[in-house]
Amino acid sequence: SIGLFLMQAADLSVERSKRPQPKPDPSSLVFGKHFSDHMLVINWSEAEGWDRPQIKPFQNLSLHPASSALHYSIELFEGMKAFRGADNHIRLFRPMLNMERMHRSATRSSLPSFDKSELLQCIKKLVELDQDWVPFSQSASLYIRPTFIGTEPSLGVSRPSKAMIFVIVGPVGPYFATGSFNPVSLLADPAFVRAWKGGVGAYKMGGNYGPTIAVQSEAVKRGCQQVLWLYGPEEEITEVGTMNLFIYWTKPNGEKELLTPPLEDGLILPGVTRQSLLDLARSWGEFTVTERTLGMKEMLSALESGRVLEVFGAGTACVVCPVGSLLYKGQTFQIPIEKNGTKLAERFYKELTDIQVKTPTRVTLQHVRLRLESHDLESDLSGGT
Ligand SMILES: Cc1ncc(COP(=O)(O)O)c(C=O)c1O
Repeated sequence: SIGLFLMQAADLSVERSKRPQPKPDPSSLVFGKHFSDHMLVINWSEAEGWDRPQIKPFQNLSLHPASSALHYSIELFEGMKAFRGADNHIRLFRPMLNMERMHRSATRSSLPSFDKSELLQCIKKLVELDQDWVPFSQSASLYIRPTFIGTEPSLGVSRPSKAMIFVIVGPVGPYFATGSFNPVSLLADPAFVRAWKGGVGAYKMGGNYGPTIAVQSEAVKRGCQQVLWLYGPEEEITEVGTMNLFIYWTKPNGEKELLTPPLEDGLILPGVTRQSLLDLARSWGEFTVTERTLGMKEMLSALESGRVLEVFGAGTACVVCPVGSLLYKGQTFQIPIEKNGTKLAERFYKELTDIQVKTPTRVTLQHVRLRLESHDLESDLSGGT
């Protein structure tokens, strides 16, 4: 691709906002409603390659009405957070995993390739510029929403010759405002399908999310909080809303096991939190850790024989979120939280949030690895690495 420009963070231009906005009260944050003063925009065209990255005042986009993002859903996004640590350093948690997932989504969306570490450098500059928007709190954080859209100005269903990456950021509060874990109830109805083999469930495309909202409303109508997506004739358990699912149970042979659905089938989003919990649990070596398919039948029989200890979701928004019950074919199945508590979920929550915001006192090898994969803004930016 001689003559095409590559994405380079060193070319970044910054236009500062003349009207910085007041920051919202950290105790009244509503997810996704607050945005910082600036945004990152990087345009691409087939003819020229990547334009210079620009940080500019937060503003509306101007798009050709035929833009392929608007017609054919050529759109993908990421979700990650910047945390202000107890030491007042700002850190991103394992952000290269998000860049890698974004790159895979781009390939599947027929959007152009980009340099993952250059994009991350640009995102870090944006967070650095808007660093006062990272809440001065160890429970709130700055949510980062990288977005990639096709801006092809024609209606042909074809690979876009123009595209745009933009990144907006804004403060978000803790998922559990009360500080205690509130278990959620899930609707498990095989009539609804989120993704299928050969489809795009493993990619973070907007088109995977819009169609789930009506199903979510149906779950609420039936007295549940979220949807547990099932797949195929075996009613395989896949994932929940925007969380991967974990089951901690005793196997029929008496062994304790942490189980989560596998990535191979391409049905679920490969969560950064999912990977981090698997990494932590494997480093502890206290119980079997398994990635495999689990059908509803096996799940219900384990529930009925009292072998299920805990069920929880895992994702950037909540870290971990205990599941209290499943509504399946008109019958409610309780997860025995009363009896077992949410011990493993709480332990994961503490370990992960400690890595994100605390200066660790007890440092394990796994701790060091996850921490190294986190990016400390000050050392990264002023150190010039
Ligand atoms: C469908 C889906 N599954 C799982 C997750 C959890 O992924 P992560 O841990 O990277 O936030 C998300 C959230 O991003 C999601 O949208």
